[in-house]
Amino acid sequence: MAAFRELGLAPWLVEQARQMGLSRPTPVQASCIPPILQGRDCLGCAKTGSGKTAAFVLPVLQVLSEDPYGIFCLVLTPTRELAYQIAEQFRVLGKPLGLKDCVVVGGLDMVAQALELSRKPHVVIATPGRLADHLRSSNTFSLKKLKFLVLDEADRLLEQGCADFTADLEVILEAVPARRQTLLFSATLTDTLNELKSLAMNRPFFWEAASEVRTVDELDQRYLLVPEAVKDAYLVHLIQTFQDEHEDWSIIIFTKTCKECQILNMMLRKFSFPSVALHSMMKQRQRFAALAKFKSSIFKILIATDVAARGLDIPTVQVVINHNTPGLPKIYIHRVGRTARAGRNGISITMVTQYDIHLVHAIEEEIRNRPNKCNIFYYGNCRREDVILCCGPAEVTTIITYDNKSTHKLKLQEFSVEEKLVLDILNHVNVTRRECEIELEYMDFDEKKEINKRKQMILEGKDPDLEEKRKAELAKIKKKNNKFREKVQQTLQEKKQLQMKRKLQKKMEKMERRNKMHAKEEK
Ligand SMILES: Nc1ncnc2c1ncn2[C@@H]1O[C@H](COP(=O)(O)OP(=O)(O)OP(=O)(O)O)[C@@H](O)[C@H]1O
Repeated sequence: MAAFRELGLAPWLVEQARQMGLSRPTPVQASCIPPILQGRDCLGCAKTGSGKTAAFVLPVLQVLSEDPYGIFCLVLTPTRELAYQIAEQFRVLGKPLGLKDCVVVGGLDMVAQALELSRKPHVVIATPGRLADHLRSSNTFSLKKLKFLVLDEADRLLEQGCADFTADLEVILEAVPARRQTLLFSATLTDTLNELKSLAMNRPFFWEAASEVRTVDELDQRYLLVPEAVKDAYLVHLIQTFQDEHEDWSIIIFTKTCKECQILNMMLRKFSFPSVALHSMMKQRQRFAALAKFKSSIFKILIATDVAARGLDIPTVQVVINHNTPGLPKIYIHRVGRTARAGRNGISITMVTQYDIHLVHAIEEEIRNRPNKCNIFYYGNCRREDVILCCGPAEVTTIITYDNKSTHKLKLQEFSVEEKLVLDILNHVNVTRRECEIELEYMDFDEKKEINKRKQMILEGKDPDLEEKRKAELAKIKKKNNKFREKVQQTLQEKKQLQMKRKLQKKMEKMERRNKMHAKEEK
């Protein structure tokens, strides 16, 4: 692998990288930095924790140092916490330049942000919604001289989902010059390649380090088959075991909803676990405070929704627990990617109930990489044993390095626990959870959520009642489509499910038998 110096980076930047502990470039950095320095657009797809941030921060700083002005670079990212994390990398690596950066995210004072933007910072790091708000409401800053537009977690930014950025992106793309360099990065770019290509038109360079799997080899991926009703007892048992065995380990637990996140946090605290919650129903200052406490290991357990699934880089995280099986394999890839970063080891445990078995199969299917094979040739400074695949339409140079040494297991392995120990705490956990649910009802959590939603809509100039109607209609269509899809999927998965269900049944019978024996013994 070439050294940073050989990639065309200036000595001051190489030294700055070295001081940050980046002594040799990772493959995504070695492959993407030279074409970016040549002035090309770049689409970089590499596994979680492989150093994609520095792959764009370093060349942007190098070009900025040659002709510094503001606003020179705009970085868009889907979450507020990630925006601050990227800003920090720019700040540290760009220190010798006296780099001025500005973070523009929702939930914080808009006036202060407008003032900062008017002072022409070199780099703006923003979430699309808040930046679009600024562009719509003020003319005190301009993005017209922008040299670099970076979309980190680019596929998420273009995705249409519950947080849909497309309208805001349209506003932003109108405000940036057509003559610019566009850099797009993510661990899961390939599915949205066509949409992304329309953003990057300047001799785009697409790089994907494909191996047999989309997750890192250092990650031990497990699943835990649990009946829905006893899920929390398993969770408490798992955490207790990890804490007893590894005092210094940090754990992230992903949940499906904000409410579940809140309840689990309350519950774990009642069991005296050092946990904090992170979800979008919290005030921004609370969110930052929670993350800071977790990062500094004051609290060893972070319970979060998917707001923390992408990009967050916390080296101490050894364990990721999926309290629910993610509905989308892509989300699974990002969630479990919060551990086993930069060559470290980590373990992920996904809780699978009787209703989620088909999702596990979908995940296993998705984490297998299927490079689009065309012609094969050897390229530049790659080792002979690496096979390089070149494919895609003529205007895009697509280079995929295929790591043929990977011996990764493609299937998730079962995680075994001592069920008797789970049984011992089952009642206590369930009662505690119920207590927390009642406490939360008194806190009007659902009502607050509804009010917040309506407030947000009014701020966005939408009529909440009309929106509700539209959503209901959309949900109806979605339900119909889903039903059809489910039917097809069900037929395909029936055989596999039957096997798993038998296993589950045996497990439950075993638990029941033990339960009875337990009761007898107690008598
Ligand atoms: N060349 C390098 N040598 C050693 N460590 C590195 C190098 N480049 C980056 N790192 C470290 O690797 C970690 C992960 O980097 P980064 O957050 O950029 O990953 P990523 O690819 O963006 O992951 P994700 O897809 O989860 O966002 C960081 O702690 C970073 O400091």
